[in-house]
Amino acid sequence: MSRPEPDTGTGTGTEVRPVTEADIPDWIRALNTGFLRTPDVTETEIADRSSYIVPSRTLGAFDNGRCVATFRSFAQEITAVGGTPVPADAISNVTVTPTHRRRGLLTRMMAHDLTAAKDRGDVVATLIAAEYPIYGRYGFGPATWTTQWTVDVPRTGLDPRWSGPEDGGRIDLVDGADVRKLGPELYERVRGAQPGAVDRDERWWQVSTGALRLDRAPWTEPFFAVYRSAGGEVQGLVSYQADDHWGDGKQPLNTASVNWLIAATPDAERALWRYLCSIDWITTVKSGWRSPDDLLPFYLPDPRAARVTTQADWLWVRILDVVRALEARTYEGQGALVLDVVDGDGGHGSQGGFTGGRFRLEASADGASCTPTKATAELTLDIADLGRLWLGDESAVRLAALGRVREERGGAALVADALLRTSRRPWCPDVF
Ligand SMILES: CC(=O)SCCNC(=O)CCNC(=O)[C@H](O)C(C)(C)COP(=O)(O)OP(=O)(O)OC[C@H]1O[C@@H](n2cnc3c(N)ncnc32)[C@H](O)[C@@H]1OP(=O)(O)O
Repeated sequence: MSRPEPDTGTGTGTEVRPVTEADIPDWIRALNTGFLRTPDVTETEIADRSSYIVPSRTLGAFDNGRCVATFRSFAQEITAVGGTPVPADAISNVTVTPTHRRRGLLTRMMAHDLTAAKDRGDVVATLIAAEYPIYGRYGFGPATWTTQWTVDVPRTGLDPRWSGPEDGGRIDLVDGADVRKLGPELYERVRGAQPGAVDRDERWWQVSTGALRLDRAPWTEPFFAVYRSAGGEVQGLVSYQADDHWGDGKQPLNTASVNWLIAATPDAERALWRYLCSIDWITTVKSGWRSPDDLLPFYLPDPRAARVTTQADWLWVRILDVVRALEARTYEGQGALVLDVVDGDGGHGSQGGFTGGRFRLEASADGASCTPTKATAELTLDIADLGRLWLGDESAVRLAALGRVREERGGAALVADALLRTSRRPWCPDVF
């Protein structure tokens, strides 16, 4: 994406601009319309959204005064490889009303927002894409993936006599108020160790525990269970619901569905999955959105009892500052590589465009430097593909096989993988 001109809205008759407070009800109506929800706007929804949206970062497109497109961004921290939190421009609530689609409104809102994010000094932009084909054109690449498993509990081979963690830890059921007390501190530890995780505000905990109830998402009180280590430290939390389903032969066939599960240690993770698979009447456990390299299947004597039911891209990353992005993360390997990063400038990679250019990355376990260079490029790639590689999940060798990155020197993709890939996969536990 080349650096856009200020958005005057000329030529389309539709103005793209930040909302004012007075626009909020109409903006919500457009948002609900775009997401195919009832376009009704309630007073509670206006009060709730007004409490957290930042008008200067909330865009609308207005046609004769009526809002026909929505776009919102907010300040976020994303954990880079190695644990450093990096300032991100998190994008959400993107809609264009069906009567105004494919006229470039998303493109105009995106240009407005990414320019502001870059000027502000955000290192990356992030989003969870509703559909895969939308965001690549704006320099985003799928940087983390997610998997959902369905566990057939009777097939797991787990001993049905299990009555609690064997490691000296314990599991207790707690209520939403306890989760609001224990969860934030636990999550801070978890996200610091999880590349791709993003920060959660107080509202996240309120919505996830029913303290704040939204018109658009009817609340059913879930179960909450906490795992404490032998030393009494809170190391894991899970929120789950159960249905009530019985078979013809009077057998219980209930399903436990995990809303979310966080664990700071493998012991906590193992104990919580084991707990879920040992609840009487539960014959199926649905894992919810997990990291693709979650250990869940391997906590079961028969890992095939955990069937993958979803595997999909999750968090997309758009790099806004190549130097800071590459210097913010750590590297397991050691080496150097000259990258030509192409960013919407007609293919003249080293000329830069929005945020591209030619950079020499030098990395080792002691730290990394990334500096603009005129040296001969070894690997040419689009900014979207650098976004795919940044959190360590993707392979440059795979991208070269797909024709997405070009080796200017034989073996450069292998060097990139040795530097950038990580032993555990990144994951973003949240939807935003
Ligand atoms: C982070 C989030 O909020 S994800 C939620 C995204 N929102 C949705 O999915 C809600 C339903 N969809 C929509 O509201 C709209 O279709 C949007 C927002 C996805 C796209 O808005 P538009 O204003 O139509 O996009 P715009 O006209 O700027 O399109 C730019 C280009 O992207 C392409 N494009 C846009 N949406 C899609 C799509 N869903 N699938 C494939 N291509 C798409 C267009 O064809 C166009 O291509 P071109 O430049 O080659 O002609």
